[in-house]
Amino acid sequence: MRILILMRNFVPGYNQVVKGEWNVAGIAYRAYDLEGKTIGTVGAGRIGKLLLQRLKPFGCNLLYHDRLQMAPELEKETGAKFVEDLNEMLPKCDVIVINMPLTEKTRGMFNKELIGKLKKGVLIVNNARGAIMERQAVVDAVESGHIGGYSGDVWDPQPAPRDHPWRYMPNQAMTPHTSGTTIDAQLRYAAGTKDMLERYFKGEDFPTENYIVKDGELAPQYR
Ligand SMILES: NC(=O)C1=CN([C@@H]2O[C@H](COP(=O)(O)OP(=O)(O)OC[C@H]3O[C@@H](n4cnc5c(N)ncnc54)[C@H](O)[C@@H]3O)[C@@H](O)[C@H]2O)C=CC1
Repeated sequence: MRILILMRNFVPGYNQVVKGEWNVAGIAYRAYDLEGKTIGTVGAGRIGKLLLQRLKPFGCNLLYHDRLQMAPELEKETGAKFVEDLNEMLPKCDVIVINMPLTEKTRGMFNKELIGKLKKGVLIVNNARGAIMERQAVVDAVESGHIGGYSGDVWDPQPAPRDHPWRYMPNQAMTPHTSGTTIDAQLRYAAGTKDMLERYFKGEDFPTENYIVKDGELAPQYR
């Protein structure tokens, strides 16, 4: 949704309608097709893999970077190519989607220097964690046009104060951490919590991916 909203310049079009305006050229001059664009996901765990599967029918060039390569069947199904070196992948992308956790390694990863190496006009989607981005570096790059659009759900800190600069920067499509909170998702996490409590009282282990800390150690995906 966020990729499409940025690529098609949806938000200003919506705002025109609400304000009683009608100016097609004012939207079209920065609206593009998704087809044929290079999209890279940083992190291809549960969400990253689903994203690649959903993007397949749009006819994009799909890249992914993770600490681990996906199963060959999934690479074949999605057509996504693994890029081991993040610095090699990022400058090729028209759209970058961040799907990795906030860890000591990823905190502030998208700083001024790294953003400076991205394609001019790159679109960035970040539903993962706000602190993966350097706040002011994002503002400066969006204001200069180096980042063509930024859509995220997550902030640093949260709740974002009224004067958080991401509220006021141009070409943003931000939301207040709502991505994981649909009614359907709430039913899923209620069921998951019940399942984990039942396992706990029976003395059973949880599914591996549900651990954040086990025996005092951070789960591998958070290291
Ligand atoms: N906005 C929202 O409501 C939600 C946000 N999230 C965020 O999305 C993130 C991803 O979620 P899932 O896909 O479920 O997590 P996941 O744990 O299934 O996948 C994370 C992937 O990131 C990779 N990774 C970890 N450190 C990395 C690094 N330094 N460089 C490259 N890859 C790295 C891991 O190897 C793993 O494949 C979560 O950590 C969470 O922060 C998740 C759900 C809802």
